[in-house]
Amino acid sequence: MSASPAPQPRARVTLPSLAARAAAGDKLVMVTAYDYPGARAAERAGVDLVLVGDSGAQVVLGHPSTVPVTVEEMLVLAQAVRRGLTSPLLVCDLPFGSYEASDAQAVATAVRLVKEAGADAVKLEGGGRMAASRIRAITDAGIPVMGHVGLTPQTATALGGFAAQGRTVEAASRVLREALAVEEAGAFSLVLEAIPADLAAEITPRLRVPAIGIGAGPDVAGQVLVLHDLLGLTEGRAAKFVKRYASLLDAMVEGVAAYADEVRSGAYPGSEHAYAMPDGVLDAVRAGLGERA
Ligand SMILES: Nc1nc(=O)c2c([nH]1)NC[C@@H]1CN(c3ccc(C(=O)N[C@@H](CCC(=O)O)C(=O)O)cc3)CN21
Ligand SMILES: CC(C)C(=O)C(=O)O
Ligand SMILES: [Mg+2]
Repeated sequence: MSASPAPQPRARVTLPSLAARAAAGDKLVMVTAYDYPGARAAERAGVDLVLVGDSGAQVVLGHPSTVPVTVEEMLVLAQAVRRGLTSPLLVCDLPFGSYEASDAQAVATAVRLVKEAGADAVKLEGGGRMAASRIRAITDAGIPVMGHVGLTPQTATALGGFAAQGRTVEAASRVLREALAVEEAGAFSLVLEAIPADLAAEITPRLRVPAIGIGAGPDVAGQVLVLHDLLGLTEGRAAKFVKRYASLLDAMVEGVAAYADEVRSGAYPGSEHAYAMPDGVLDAVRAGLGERA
Protein backbone atom coordinates (compact mmCIF):
# COMPACT_ATOMS: atom_id res chain seq x y z
CA MET A 1 0.00 0.00 0.00
CA SER A 2 1.25 3.46 -0.82
CA ALA A 3 -1.43 5.48 0.95
CA SER A 4 -0.19 8.95 1.76
CA PRO A 5 0.67 9.29 5.45
CA ALA A 6 -1.83 11.05 7.70
CA PRO A 7 -0.85 14.73 8.05
CA GLN A 8 1.32 15.29 11.12
CA PRO A 9 -0.74 17.14 13.73
CA ARG A 10 0.90 20.38 14.75
CA ALA A 11 1.82 20.80 18.39
CA ARG A 12 -1.10 21.89 20.52
CA VAL A 13 -1.21 25.63 21.12
CA THR A 14 -0.88 26.39 24.83
CA LEU A 15 -0.98 29.63 26.82
CA PRO A 16 2.84 29.57 27.27
CA SER A 17 3.41 28.86 23.56
CA LEU A 18 1.11 31.73 22.60
CA ALA A 19 2.85 34.12 24.98
CA ALA A 20 6.24 33.05 23.63
CA ARG A 21 5.14 33.50 20.02
CA ALA A 22 3.72 36.95 20.77
CA ALA A 23 6.88 37.95 22.67
CA ALA A 24 8.95 36.90 19.63
CA GLY A 25 6.88 39.26 17.50
CA ASP A 26 4.99 36.56 15.56
CA LYS A 27 1.48 37.72 14.70
CA LEU A 28 -1.20 35.55 16.27
CA VAL A 29 -3.99 34.36 13.99
CA MET A 30 -7.51 33.89 15.35
CA VAL A 31 -10.67 33.09 13.41
CA THR A 32 -14.18 32.21 14.49
CA ALA A 33 -15.83 28.84 13.85
CA TYR A 34 -19.28 27.53 14.72
CA ASP A 35 -19.35 23.98 13.36
CA TYR A 36 -17.25 20.96 12.39
CA PRO A 37 -16.30 21.99 8.84
CA GLY A 38 -15.38 25.49 10.02
CA ALA A 39 -13.16 23.96 12.68
CA ARG A 40 -11.54 21.61 10.14
CA ALA A 41 -10.80 24.55 7.84
CA ALA A 42 -9.26 26.54 10.71
CA GLU A 43 -7.21 23.56 11.87
CA ARG A 44 -5.92 22.69 8.41
CA ALA A 45 -5.10 26.36 7.68
CA GLY A 46 -2.90 26.37 10.78
CA VAL A 47 -4.48 29.17 12.82
CA ASP A 48 -3.41 29.67 16.42
CA LEU A 49 -6.75 30.31 18.10
CA VAL A 50 -10.33 29.47 17.18
CA LEU A 51 -13.16 31.49 18.71
CA VAL A 52 -16.66 30.13 19.00
CA GLY A 53 -18.06 33.65 18.80
CA ASP A 54 -21.48 34.79 19.90
CA SER A 55 -21.44 36.33 16.38
CA GLY A 56 -22.78 32.86 15.52
CA ALA A 57 -26.11 34.28 16.70
CA GLN A 58 -26.04 36.34 13.52
CA VAL A 59 -23.99 34.45 10.95
CA VAL A 60 -25.25 30.94 11.78
CA LEU A 61 -28.58 31.34 13.58
CA GLY A 62 -29.83 34.39 11.67
CA HIS A 63 -30.57 36.66 14.62
CA PRO A 64 -30.24 40.43 14.11
CA SER A 65 -27.70 40.78 16.97
CA THR A 66 -25.57 38.65 19.29
CA VAL A 67 -27.94 39.24 22.21
CA PRO A 68 -30.41 36.31 21.77
CA VAL A 69 -27.94 33.40 21.66
CA THR A 70 -28.15 31.11 24.71
CA VAL A 71 -25.57 29.10 26.64
CA GLU A 72 -27.26 25.90 25.39
CA GLU A 73 -26.84 27.05 21.79
CA MET A 74 -23.21 28.08 22.36
CA LEU A 75 -22.60 24.63 23.84
CA VAL A 76 -23.92 22.90 20.70
CA LEU A 77 -21.74 25.08 18.46
CA ALA A 78 -18.65 24.69 20.66
CA GLN A 79 -19.05 20.90 20.89
CA ALA A 80 -19.08 20.64 17.09
CA VAL A 81 -16.00 22.87 16.82
CA ARG A 82 -14.20 20.85 19.51
CA ARG A 83 -14.71 17.64 17.50
CA GLY A 84 -12.91 19.24 14.56
CA LEU A 85 -9.92 20.75 16.38
CA THR A 86 -6.74 19.37 17.84
CA SER A 87 -4.01 22.00 17.83
CA PRO A 88 -5.51 25.53 17.95
CA LEU A 89 -6.58 26.97 21.29
CA LEU A 90 -10.38 26.85 21.53
CA VAL A 91 -11.91 29.99 23.05
CA CYS A 92 -15.66 30.32 23.57
CA ASP A 93 -17.62 33.55 24.05
CA LEU A 94 -19.78 33.86 27.15
CA PRO A 95 -23.13 34.93 25.68
CA PHE A 96 -25.05 38.00 26.83
CA GLY A 97 -26.88 37.33 30.09
CA SER A 98 -24.70 34.38 31.15
CA TYR A 99 -22.13 36.22 33.30
CA GLU A 100 -23.28 39.73 34.27
CA ALA A 101 -25.41 38.88 37.32
CA SER A 102 -22.63 37.67 39.63
CA ASP A 103 -19.16 36.17 39.76
CA ALA A 104 -20.82 32.86 40.68
CA GLN A 105 -22.98 32.95 37.54
CA ALA A 106 -19.92 33.74 35.39
CA VAL A 107 -17.88 30.88 36.88
CA ALA A 108 -20.81 28.44 36.47
CA THR A 109 -21.20 29.37 32.78
CA ALA A 110 -17.47 29.16 32.10
CA VAL A 111 -17.30 25.75 33.81
CA ARG A 112 -20.11 24.44 31.58
CA LEU A 113 -18.30 25.55 28.43
CA VAL A 114 -15.12 23.81 29.61
CA LYS A 115 -16.78 20.63 30.93
CA GLU A 116 -19.50 20.13 28.32
CA ALA A 117 -17.77 21.48 25.22
CA GLY A 118 -14.06 21.21 25.95
CA ALA A 119 -13.33 24.93 25.63
CA ASP A 120 -9.73 25.79 26.54
CA ALA A 121 -10.64 29.37 27.52
CA VAL A 122 -13.62 31.72 27.58
CA LYS A 123 -14.04 35.33 26.44
CA LEU A 124 -16.25 38.03 27.91
CA GLU A 125 -16.94 41.63 26.97
CA GLY A 126 -16.19 44.77 28.95
CA GLY A 127 -13.49 46.48 30.98
CA GLY A 128 -15.35 48.09 33.84
CA ARG A 129 -15.72 46.88 37.42
CA MET A 130 -18.20 44.13 36.56
CA ALA A 131 -15.99 42.64 33.85
CA ALA A 132 -12.82 42.86 35.96
CA SER A 133 -14.51 41.04 38.82
CA ARG A 134 -15.79 38.27 36.49
CA ILE A 135 -12.40 37.86 34.80
CA ARG A 136 -10.74 37.49 38.23
CA ALA A 137 -13.34 35.00 39.45
CA ILE A 138 -13.19 32.76 36.35
CA THR A 139 -9.38 32.91 36.27
CA ASP A 140 -9.28 31.99 39.97
CA ALA A 141 -11.49 28.99 39.14
CA GLY A 142 -8.71 27.81 36.81
CA ILE A 143 -10.20 28.80 33.46
CA PRO A 144 -8.20 31.16 31.23
CA VAL A 145 -10.09 34.30 30.19
CA MET A 146 -9.73 36.48 27.12
CA GLY A 147 -11.04 40.05 27.49
CA HIS A 148 -12.77 42.18 24.85
CA VAL A 149 -12.86 45.99 24.90
CA GLY A 150 -13.62 48.81 22.46
CA LEU A 151 -16.75 47.97 20.48
CA THR A 152 -18.55 45.38 22.60
CA PRO A 153 -21.48 44.13 20.48
CA GLN A 154 -23.48 42.71 23.40
CA THR A 155 -23.88 46.25 24.75
CA ALA A 156 -23.83 48.07 21.39
CA THR A 157 -27.14 49.73 22.14
CA ALA A 158 -25.57 51.49 25.13
CA LEU A 159 -22.54 52.41 22.99
CA GLY A 160 -24.70 54.00 20.31
CA GLY A 161 -24.79 51.15 17.76
CA PHE A 162 -21.93 49.44 15.92
CA ALA A 163 -19.80 52.57 15.88
CA ALA A 164 -16.03 52.62 16.22
CA GLN A 165 -14.96 53.48 19.78
CA GLY A 166 -12.24 55.61 21.35
CA ARG A 167 -12.27 58.60 19.05
CA THR A 168 -12.41 61.34 21.68
CA VAL A 169 -9.91 62.06 24.49
CA GLU A 170 -12.38 60.72 27.02
CA ALA A 171 -13.33 57.65 24.97
CA ALA A 172 -9.71 56.80 24.07
CA SER A 173 -8.64 57.13 27.71
CA ARG A 174 -11.47 54.84 28.69
CA VAL A 175 -10.49 52.10 26.20
CA LEU A 176 -6.87 52.30 27.42
CA ARG A 177 -7.97 52.18 31.06
CA GLU A 178 -10.25 49.21 30.36
CA ALA A 179 -7.55 47.27 28.50
CA LEU A 180 -5.17 47.71 31.44
CA ALA A 181 -7.92 46.70 33.88
CA VAL A 182 -8.64 43.53 31.90
CA GLU A 183 -4.96 42.58 32.01
CA GLU A 184 -4.77 43.43 35.72
CA ALA A 185 -7.79 41.20 36.38
CA GLY A 186 -5.87 38.22 35.01
CA ALA A 187 -6.85 37.88 31.34
CA PHE A 188 -4.28 35.99 29.22
CA SER A 189 -5.12 38.10 26.15
CA LEU A 190 -7.75 40.53 24.96
CA VAL A 191 -9.61 41.58 21.84
CA LEU A 192 -9.51 45.24 20.79
CA GLU A 193 -12.49 45.84 18.51
CA ALA A 194 -13.21 48.79 16.22
CA ILE A 195 -10.86 51.43 17.62
CA PRO A 196 -8.46 53.78 15.78
CA ALA A 197 -5.22 52.08 14.71
CA ASP A 198 -3.20 54.75 16.54
CA LEU A 199 -5.01 53.99 19.79
CA ALA A 200 -4.41 50.24 19.44
CA ALA A 201 -0.73 50.99 18.74
CA GLU A 202 -0.62 53.02 21.97
CA ILE A 203 -2.30 50.31 24.04
CA THR A 204 -0.52 47.19 22.72
CA PRO A 205 3.00 47.94 24.05
CA ARG A 206 1.57 48.92 27.44
CA LEU A 207 0.23 45.38 27.86
CA ARG A 208 2.18 42.26 28.84
CA VAL A 209 -0.54 40.08 27.30
CA PRO A 210 -1.20 39.90 23.54
CA ALA A 211 -3.87 42.23 22.15
CA ILE A 212 -5.79 40.69 19.24
CA GLY A 213 -7.33 43.28 16.96
CA ILE A 214 -10.48 43.37 14.84
CA GLY A 215 -10.77 46.78 13.25
CA ALA A 216 -7.83 47.96 15.37
CA GLY A 217 -5.17 48.35 12.67
CA PRO A 218 -1.89 46.47 12.23
CA ASP A 219 0.02 47.38 15.40
CA VAL A 220 -1.41 44.67 17.62
CA ALA A 221 -0.18 41.18 18.52
CA GLY A 222 -2.67 39.41 16.27
CA GLN A 223 -5.86 39.61 14.29
CA VAL A 224 -9.30 38.01 14.45
CA LEU A 225 -12.07 37.98 11.86
CA VAL A 226 -15.45 36.32 11.66
CA LEU A 227 -15.04 33.24 9.43
CA HIS A 228 -18.24 33.94 7.49
CA ASP A 229 -17.08 37.49 6.73
CA LEU A 230 -13.64 36.49 5.41
CA LEU A 231 -15.10 33.63 3.35
CA GLY A 232 -17.89 35.73 1.82
CA LEU A 233 -20.73 33.83 3.51
CA THR A 234 -22.42 36.98 4.81
CA GLU A 235 -24.80 39.21 2.88
CA GLY A 236 -25.20 42.97 3.02
CA ARG A 237 -22.72 45.68 3.94
CA ALA A 238 -19.79 44.43 5.98
CA ALA A 239 -17.93 46.42 8.63
CA LYS A 240 -14.98 48.52 7.42
CA PHE A 241 -12.42 46.07 8.82
CA VAL A 242 -13.72 43.05 6.90
CA LYS A 243 -11.61 41.72 4.04
CA ARG A 244 -13.08 38.98 1.84
CA TYR A 245 -10.75 36.16 0.87
CA ALA A 246 -13.37 33.97 -0.84
CA SER A 247 -16.94 34.16 -2.17
CA LEU A 248 -18.45 31.03 -0.69
CA LEU A 249 -22.08 32.17 -0.60
CA ASP A 250 -21.91 32.81 -4.36
CA ALA A 251 -20.33 29.37 -4.80
CA MET A 252 -23.11 27.81 -2.70
CA VAL A 253 -25.86 29.51 -4.72
CA GLU A 254 -24.20 28.38 -7.97
CA GLY A 255 -23.94 24.82 -6.74
CA VAL A 256 -27.56 24.58 -5.60
CA ALA A 257 -28.79 26.30 -8.78
CA ALA A 258 -26.85 23.85 -10.98
CA TYR A 259 -28.43 20.94 -9.08
CA ALA A 260 -31.92 22.48 -9.46
CA ASP A 261 -31.37 22.92 -13.23
CA GLU A 262 -30.31 19.29 -13.64
CA VAL A 263 -33.24 17.93 -11.63
CA ARG A 264 -35.62 19.95 -13.79
CA SER A 265 -33.94 18.92 -17.07
CA GLY A 266 -33.57 15.27 -16.04
CA ALA A 267 -29.76 15.41 -16.35
CA TYR A 268 -29.56 14.35 -12.69
CA PRO A 269 -29.55 11.59 -11.62
CA GLY A 270 -27.48 9.85 -14.32
CA SER A 271 -27.01 6.10 -14.56
CA GLU A 272 -23.83 6.42 -12.48
CA HIS A 273 -25.94 7.65 -9.52
CA ALA A 274 -28.54 4.85 -9.78
CA TYR A 275 -28.50 1.40 -8.16
CA ALA A 276 -28.66 -1.55 -10.55
CA MET A 277 -30.89 -4.53 -9.83
CA PRO A 278 -29.40 -8.07 -10.28
CA ASP A 279 -30.84 -10.02 -13.22
CA GLY A 280 -33.98 -11.98 -12.49
CA VAL A 281 -34.98 -10.34 -9.22
CA LEU A 282 -37.82 -8.26 -10.62
CA ASP A 283 -39.10 -11.26 -12.65
CA ALA A 284 -39.33 -13.24 -9.42
CA VAL A 285 -41.10 -10.35 -7.66
CA ARG A 286 -43.66 -10.19 -10.49
CA ALA A 287 -44.12 -14.00 -10.34
CA GLY A 288 -44.75 -13.68 -6.60
CA LEU A 289 -47.61 -11.27 -7.41
CA GLY A 290 -49.12 -13.91 -9.71
CA GLU A 291 -47.96 -12.10 -12.84
CA ARG A 292 -46.23 -13.80 -15.77
CA ALA A 293 -42.49 -13.27 -16.05
N1 LIG B 1 -20.64 39.04 10.62
C1 LIG B 1 -20.21 39.64 11.72
N2 LIG B 1 -18.96 40.16 11.72
C2 LIG B 1 -18.48 40.79 12.83
O1 LIG B 1 -17.32 41.25 12.80
C3 LIG B 1 -19.30 40.87 13.98
C4 LIG B 1 -20.59 40.30 13.93
N3 LIG B 1 -21.02 39.71 12.80
N4 LIG B 1 -21.43 40.33 14.97
C5 LIG B 1 -20.93 40.75 16.24
C6 LIG B 1 -20.01 41.85 16.07
C7 LIG B 1 -20.67 43.10 15.53
N5 LIG B 1 -19.58 43.70 14.82
C8 LIG B 1 -19.66 44.84 14.04
C9 LIG B 1 -20.76 45.04 13.26
C10 LIG B 1 -20.84 46.16 12.44
C11 LIG B 1 -19.82 47.09 12.43
C12 LIG B 1 -19.93 48.29 11.54
O2 LIG B 1 -20.58 48.25 10.51
N6 LIG B 1 -19.27 49.37 11.88
C13 LIG B 1 -19.25 50.58 11.10
C14 LIG B 1 -18.71 51.66 12.02
C15 LIG B 1 -19.01 53.01 11.53
C16 LIG B 1 -18.77 54.04 12.63
O3 LIG B 1 -17.69 54.03 13.23
O4 LIG B 1 -19.67 54.82 12.89
C17 LIG B 1 -18.29 50.44 9.91
O5 LIG B 1 -18.53 51.08 8.90
O6 LIG B 1 -17.34 49.65 9.99
C18 LIG B 1 -18.70 46.89 13.23
C19 LIG B 1 -18.63 45.74 14.03
C20 LIG B 1 -18.40 42.88 14.90
N7 LIG B 1 -18.91 41.56 15.13
C1 LIG C 1 -15.50 39.27 16.49
C2 LIG C 1 -15.08 38.45 17.65
C3 LIG C 1 -14.03 39.10 18.46
C4 LIG C 1 -16.27 38.06 18.51
O1 LIG C 1 -16.40 38.39 19.65
C5 LIG C 1 -17.30 37.21 17.89
O2 LIG C 1 -17.11 36.73 16.75
O3 LIG C 1 -18.32 36.98 18.55
MG1 LIG D 1 -18.32 37.95 20.42
